[in-house]
This record gives sequence, structure tokens and C-alpha cells, in this order.
Amino acid sequence: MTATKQGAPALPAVEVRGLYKKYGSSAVLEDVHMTVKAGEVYALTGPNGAGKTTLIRTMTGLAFPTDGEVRLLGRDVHTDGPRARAYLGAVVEAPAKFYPQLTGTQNLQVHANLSTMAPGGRKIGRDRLREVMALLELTRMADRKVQEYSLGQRQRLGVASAILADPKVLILDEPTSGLDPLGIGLIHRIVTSLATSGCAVILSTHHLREIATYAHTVGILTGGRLVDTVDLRSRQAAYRFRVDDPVAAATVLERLPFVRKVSTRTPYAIAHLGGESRVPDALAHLGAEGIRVFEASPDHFDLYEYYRERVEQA
Ligand SMILES: Nc1ncnc2c1ncn2[C@@H]1O[C@H](COP(=O)(O)OP(=O)(O)OP(=O)(O)O)[C@@H](O)[C@H]1O
Repeated sequence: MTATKQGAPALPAVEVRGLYKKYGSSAVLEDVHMTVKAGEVYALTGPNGAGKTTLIRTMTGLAFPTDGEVRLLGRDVHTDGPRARAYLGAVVEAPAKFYPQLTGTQNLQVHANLSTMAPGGRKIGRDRLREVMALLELTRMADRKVQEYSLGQRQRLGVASAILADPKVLILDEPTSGLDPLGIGLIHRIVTSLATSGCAVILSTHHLREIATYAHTVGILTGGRLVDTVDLRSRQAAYRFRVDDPVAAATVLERLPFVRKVSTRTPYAIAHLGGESRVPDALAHLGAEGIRVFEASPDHFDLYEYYRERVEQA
């Protein structure tokens, strides 16, 4: 848990505890636990029918759990809903529902009015509407009726409405489905920039190779159970050294104080160095011990392969 300036432990932005959801006799979510911190991008993935949308609906308070609880910034979303959702922005059913006869800006104005009326809500001015339309590259469409929007444009308008009130928690169900490659890049940049300013972001997706580039954590949900939570930042801190003797190289690397984890995969010795700046140090030590190094490069974690194995084992 991170600490605030006063030294008190910071509340998780999202906390899911022992969540169960049944439809009739069939269990859709079973004992799901999740913690997401401020500034974290958490990607939820899993096969079709795994329960991602159900989990997201339950986290946002749209569906009620059979058992367990969800807290947003410490408030229970099911028993203290309005206050828990005061800092929440969400697109749960993509693309979000809008009034087709109203323009994009008018639809955002409706959202702005609703969020102003919510507990703790503050006024959202026309400048902010223009700003989010520009951010989502919808300025050209701003005064057109939503019924004239393409699927991708409606998808982007959904994200615009979710970020309108500067949420501290942003939850997006498949935000990039239906978007073209530039639209996908746009959503990545917006999510990254919100997270950098302290917003916790949870999104569901099937696009593993994309999210591997900007998510901090990946939760793998299968058959209603969260079978793994992968910390991508620690996975990606590994470097591999192609050497003449991987076992001897591993022994040398293990002795270095900044090295956390070492393994071998012939012809490589792989080490978690804690950052690129340590690579020259590692090379110097290997060289001093007589190890010949032919190549040093980041050992990219293959999330797709990892996911495939986890889902097949589950
Ligand atoms: N209202 C409902 N009534 C009964 N069963 C439901 C209901 N909503 C979802 N389910 C079932 O719950 C399971 C999980 O569905 P959910 O939509 O949460 O999966 P998902 O992981 O989001 O799937 P996808 O990747 O296809 O979007 C499925 O078996 C689905 O049939």
C-alpha cells in the first residue's frame, strides 16, 4: 500500500473483495479479489464469456453481487452508490448509449448536467466540453447529430463523456473495439495521460499485445475466476545477455547487488536489473569475469504466450 504525505496508508482507488455473482444457479463470478491503486492502468482480459462485463457492471454498481463488495475510493458502490460514484467515469456498454437526435456536444451537455447534480459534483463549463471533444478528435463532429456518427466516433464520444468530469477512477469495457489503429493509439494516449495524473484506470480488452505496451497490471479472468494478476512492469525489467557460458554468466549476475532475479535460457542469461542504466555495469562485471557477451537486449515478456498457457491450464 502506498502512503500519503501525512504517512497514512493511501486508500486503494478500487477494491474488490470476495465477489460472487450468480445468474439463477450458474456462477458467473467466483471469489474475485482485486486492488487497483491511483495512477495504475489495470487491464482485465479473458476468453469470451469469462465474466469481464459482469465484473465491470458489478464494479460500477450497475449489477449487484450475490456476495462480496466493491469499494471505490473507500466507499461501497452498492450501499453508498452516489458517493462512491462521485469520482467515477465509465463506459460499460460499448458503444455508450446517446440520444441519437442530439449532437455530440448536446449529449455531453446532458452528461455534464447529470454529473453537476451528483453529490460532490461541480459545474462543467462549455470550455471543458470543447476540450474533451478536441481530445477525442471529435471537434469536426461536435455539432452533428449522434445518429450520423460512425461506430468508432460513438465509441470515442463514450470515452469523452466518461472523462468529462475528471474522474479519479475510469472504468472502460472494451474501449478500443471498433476503433481504427489511430483511434486505438488515441485511447492509449488518453488513458496513459490520465493515469500519469493519478487516475486509476480499469479496462477490459482482448488486445493483449497492445495493452502490454501501456498497462501496469493485467488480470486474467477465466470461468468467472481471476486466475492470475500479472505485474507487467516487473516482468519487463528483464534483460538478456547472449553469452558463451550462460550458467557461469548467471552466477556472476546473481552476485550483483542490483540484480533481483536470474535465470538461463541457452544461449542467454536473463536478469532483472531494475532498469536500463544497469546494463553497462552488468556488462562490465561479466567482462571482468571472462564471460564473452555477444548481445544484450530487453527480454520482452510475451503476454500473449503467457495468457495462452494460463487459460489452457485453468
Ligand atoms: N443477464 C444475464 N443473465 C444470465 N446470464 C448472463 C447474464 N449476463 C451474462 N451472463 C452470462 O455470464 C457469463 C459471463 O458473461 P460476460 O458478458 O460477463 O462475459 P465477458 O467476459 O464480458 O465476455 P465477452 O468477452 O464475450 O464480452 C456468460 O456465460 C453469460 O452468458
